[in-house]
Amino acid sequence: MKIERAYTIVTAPGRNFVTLKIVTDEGVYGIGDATLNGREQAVVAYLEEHVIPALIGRDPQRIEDIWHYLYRGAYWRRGPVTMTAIAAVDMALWDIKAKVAGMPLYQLLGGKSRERVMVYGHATGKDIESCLEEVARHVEQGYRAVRVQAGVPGIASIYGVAKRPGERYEPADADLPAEHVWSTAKYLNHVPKLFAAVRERFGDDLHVLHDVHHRLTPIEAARLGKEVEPYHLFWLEDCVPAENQESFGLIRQHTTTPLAVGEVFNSLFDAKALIENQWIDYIRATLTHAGGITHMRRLADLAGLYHVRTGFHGPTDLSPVCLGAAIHFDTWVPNFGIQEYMPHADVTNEVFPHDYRFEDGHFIVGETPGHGVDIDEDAAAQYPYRRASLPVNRLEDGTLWHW
Ligand SMILES: O=C(O)C(=O)C[C@H](O)[C@H](O)CO
Ligand SMILES: [Mg+2]
Repeated sequence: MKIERAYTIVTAPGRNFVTLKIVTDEGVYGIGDATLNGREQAVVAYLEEHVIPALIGRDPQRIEDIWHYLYRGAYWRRGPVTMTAIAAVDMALWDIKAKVAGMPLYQLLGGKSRERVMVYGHATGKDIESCLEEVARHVEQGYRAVRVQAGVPGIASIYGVAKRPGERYEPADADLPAEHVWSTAKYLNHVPKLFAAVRERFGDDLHVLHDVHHRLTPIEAARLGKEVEPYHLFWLEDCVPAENQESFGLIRQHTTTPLAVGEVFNSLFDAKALIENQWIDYIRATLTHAGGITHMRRLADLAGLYHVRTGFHGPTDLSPVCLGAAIHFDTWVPNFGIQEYMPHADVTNEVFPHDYRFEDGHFIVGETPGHGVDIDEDAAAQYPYRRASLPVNRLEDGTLWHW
């Protein structure tokens, strides 16, 4: 079997997505997600110019060899653009291998470790009261775990909070980056009140999560972790930027609130010290940005040795192709923690038909050979790409801050 053709499909049903399709001389094809939010065309250029020409004629069954060819062969290892391109190839090749084997992907990985995959949904509101209403709506829909993000008095626009009630939150909402204003003091004073209200209304059983989105310093994160300890969060996510992995060592000394990090990671080496020192509890890297199934399998195995569980990133800016492959991975991986789930728009789901289904707060994996997600190329062609950028943050005095 040989790779005969490969090409990228850029489409914007609701938002931008990049898909790689690899076609073999035997007619079997596989698809992989190559979406890097706000930098989509960089990955397209990388694939078209440097990866696709080198794939033609290769045996698609040699996934491991192709992974190392692309990783070592680039010389410039790692980085989000390179690793997203490699991930798309890897996901498409696993799709092909599973189709050839006539098996759903999870079977090829080693079979089911669980019957269903627990997810967390997103509840957002401009204030505590409207946020609690959204939590209630999720509970009614069967969610066992909910991420809770509310507006903060005195901060006009904040990460994770939709513009209008019930609306989908989309941060990449402008041609060029929108500028937001951030106040750590106002945020830190408000968040413990939010979780006190959540526990007061919903009791102890609901799993609650929170995403700080990289905004604090280690000692501020330590304070927040301590102050929310009575509310038993499932996790506190991305409480500091993680380029400096040792920051988590400091936070860890101060709080028993579980810590999650990794959605911007693209390599096992971004997380190595975090895992080996047991500074974190959940690793959030995901297939599309961290080298695909081949690399994430290594990362998950390393994490398992240190009691760290998976909590894959699953925002709407990863396509249903990534989500579908992630559900197979989650169904298999022994040290599974939870899967993030932001439902895609109906138009997105029409372009990407899939066999996974959401039921009672969980995903149920499909049984179609492969990863179970396809792309309708005619439908995709109706939604042309439009540049969309993520925002930037400034402190109240104008200093550029982390978004
Ligand atoms: O889903 C999350 O936890 C996020 O933090 C979402 C990110 O802001 C988003 O993927 C950026 O593109
Ligand atoms: Mg996040």
